[in-house]
Amino acid sequence: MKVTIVGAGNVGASCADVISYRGIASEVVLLDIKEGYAEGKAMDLMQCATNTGFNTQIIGVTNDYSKTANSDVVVITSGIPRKPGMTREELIGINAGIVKSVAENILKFSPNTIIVVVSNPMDTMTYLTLKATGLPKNRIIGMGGALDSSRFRYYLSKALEKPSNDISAMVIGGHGDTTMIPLTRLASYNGIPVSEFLSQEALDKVAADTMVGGATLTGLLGTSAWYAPGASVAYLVDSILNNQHKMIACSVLLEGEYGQSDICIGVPCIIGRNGVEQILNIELNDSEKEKFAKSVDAIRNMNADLASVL
Ligand SMILES: NC(=O)C1=CN([C@@H]2O[C@H](COP(=O)(O)OP(=O)(O)OC[C@H]3O[C@@H](n4cnc5c(N)ncnc54)[C@H](O)[C@@H]3O)[C@@H](O)[C@H]2O)C=CC1
Ligand SMILES: O=C([O-])CC(=O)C(=O)O
Repeated sequence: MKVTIVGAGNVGASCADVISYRGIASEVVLLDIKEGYAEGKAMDLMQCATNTGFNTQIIGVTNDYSKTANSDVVVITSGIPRKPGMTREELIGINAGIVKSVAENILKFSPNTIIVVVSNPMDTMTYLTLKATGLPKNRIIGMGGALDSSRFRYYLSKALEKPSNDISAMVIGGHGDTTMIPLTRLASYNGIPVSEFLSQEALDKVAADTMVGGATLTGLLGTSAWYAPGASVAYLVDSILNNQHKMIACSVLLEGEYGQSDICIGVPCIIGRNGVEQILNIELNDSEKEKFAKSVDAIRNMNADLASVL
């Protein structure tokens, strides 16, 4: 199985690291526009092989899309990250042009691929990729919910003082500081609702911390995070390539689900070898519905800014 990652920066390289270490794909191509950069990252990663014991072949190329031919999955991590104090939405001006040209180049060599969009603002970049390529909706998947849900579980684990792997929880909605919807009502500690153990005040704090999880890390690191984002992309790619049918919150095109159409936003999906195999149209309560509608409005406003690139 072959995976191409366009953008060999922090997130792209971290994703290649997890994919190879866990043997998710036999071949990984890292492509970057910066001369020699992807080659260097690939060489550094390949020199881990004997000590961590993986067999994946990783190669790096500078803007040579012919080397990406026949990729089963292509991950788009090219573009600029935010700096402290910025929102993801502020990246649209630069990233929209990059994502559109990358998606077009990918398809010249991998017409049957599944595209995982990571670059921010991710929901709008996913919508752009869908519109620019005209690919069927099952083959364009925005990654945000896997990461946001893992942060949600992390903050719940801290509040509960229990391991995050014992916690089940999901974030839907947009991948933005104000558009995420941590589904606190449905979160559980080994099947027991977390509200049995945490006060409403504690749960509200967990939700608030989750929503600004990316901004918190950006403030600490000076640029946005990469380890958990890279691992989250690898988790999604694993479910695609190995047909795992995992339920993962992904940004996908809605056509009537949740009462919405013509928008890509995070909802629970079944992810397998065909990409998005099913969208789970779960029943939200009134408060969640209201948050979802606000999230949709914010993303629609952002999508309207794509007029100049589409
Ligand atoms: N959806 C999500 O959950 C997450 C999204 N992100 C987003 O992912 C993107 C990448 O973040 P980082 O890896 O931290 O940034 P980075 O700056 O470390 O890496 C980006 C790479 O893209 C390359 N690049 C730029 N234009 C290109 C082009 N036209 N073709 C090929 N490569 C190109 C750059 O040379 C650079 O190496 C950002 O937009 C960031 O906001 C980051 C974390 C999580
Ligand atoms: O915070 C950012 O800008 C990067 C990102 O999407 C995340 O880490 O969730």
